Amino acid sequence: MKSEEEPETSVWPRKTWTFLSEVRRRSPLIQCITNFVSMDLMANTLLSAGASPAMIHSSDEIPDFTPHVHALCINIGTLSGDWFPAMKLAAELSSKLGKPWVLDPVAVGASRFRLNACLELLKLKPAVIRGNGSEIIALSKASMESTKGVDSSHESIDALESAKALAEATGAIVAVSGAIDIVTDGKRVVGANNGVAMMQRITATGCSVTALIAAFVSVDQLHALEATASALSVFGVAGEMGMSNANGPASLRMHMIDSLYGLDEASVLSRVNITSL
Ligand SMILES: Nc1ncnc2c1ncn2[C@@H]1O[C@H](COP(=O)(O)OP(=O)(O)OP(=O)(O)O)[C@@H](O)[C@H]1O
Ligand SMILES: Cc1ncsc1CCO
Ligand SMILES: [Mg+2]
Repeated sequence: MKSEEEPETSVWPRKTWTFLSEVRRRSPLIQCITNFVSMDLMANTLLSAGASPAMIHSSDEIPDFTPHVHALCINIGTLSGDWFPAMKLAAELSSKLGKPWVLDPVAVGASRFRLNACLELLKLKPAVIRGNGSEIIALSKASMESTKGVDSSHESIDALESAKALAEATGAIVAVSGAIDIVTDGKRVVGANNGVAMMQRITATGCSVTALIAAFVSVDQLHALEATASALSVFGVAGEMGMSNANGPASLRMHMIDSLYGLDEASVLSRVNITSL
C-alpha cells in the first residue's frame, strides 16, 4: 500500500512510536519552570519517557543554563511576582536561540495577575500552549472566565473555537486536554482519544503532559502539531495501561509512570488513537 493511501489509523501510531523512540534515544534536556505541586510528577514523567528534566528557575542562572537546554516548559501554577521575571527571561532566551518553549496557563482565568502574565508570555512566542478547556477559553478571550481554579469547568470540545482562534492569533500549536485531547494550528484539528477519566483525579497530570509535549517537540521542532498529539496520546496510553493495575488515583500515579517507562512498540501501535476532527 502506498503511504498516501495508508489509513490515518495506522499512520499516527507509527509517527507516535518514532517520537517516543527519538526521545528515548536522544534524552533531551528539558528545563521546567513550574509550580511546586507538579515538580515531582513532572520530573518523573520526563525521566520515565527517557528525557532529562531540570527544575531550574532562578534568574541568576538562566543566562548560563537555558542556552544548553533542548526545550523549555513554563507553567504558572503557583505564580508569584518574584518568579515572573525568570519566566520571561527564559522564554525570551529560548525564542532568541530558536529553542521551542511550551506554555501551561494554569488557572489563567482566576485572576488579573495570571491573565496579564500569560498575555505577556504569549508575546515571547511559545511553540505550544497546553491547557484544559476553561484555561484555553479564558486565554483566547483574554478574559477572567468563571473558573474552578486549576480544574476545568468545560469539556475540551467546548474550547475548540477558542483553541483555533488562539492558535491563529499566536502562531502556536494549541492543545486542550480532556476526554478527547484536541490539538490545532488554527486550521488542522486532530483529536487524541487515549487516557482514562481518573487521570483528572491526580494533581499535575496536565502539567506533566505539557512537559512531555516539550520533550516530544524538542526532537522535531518542525512538526510541533504531530509531536504534541503524540505526547498526549502516549501519556493517555500510559494511563490506560496503568489503570489495569490501579485501585485509585494514588496507585494509578505509580502504575502510569511504570507503564510510560515500559511502553513498547506493539502497545503504541495497537493503542494510539489519534484522528482528524
Ligand atoms: N475524561 C477523561 N478521559 C480520559 N483522559 C482524560 C480525561 N480528562 C482528562 N484526561 C487526561 O488527563 C490528563 C490531565 O488533563 P486535565 O485536563 O485534567 O489537565 P489539567 O486540568 O491541566 O490538570 P492539572 O492542572 O492538574 O495538571 C491529560 O492527559 C488528559 O488527556
Ligand atoms: C493544585 C494546584 N494549585 C496550583 S498549581 C496546582 C497543580 C495542578 O495544576
Ligand atoms: Mg493545568
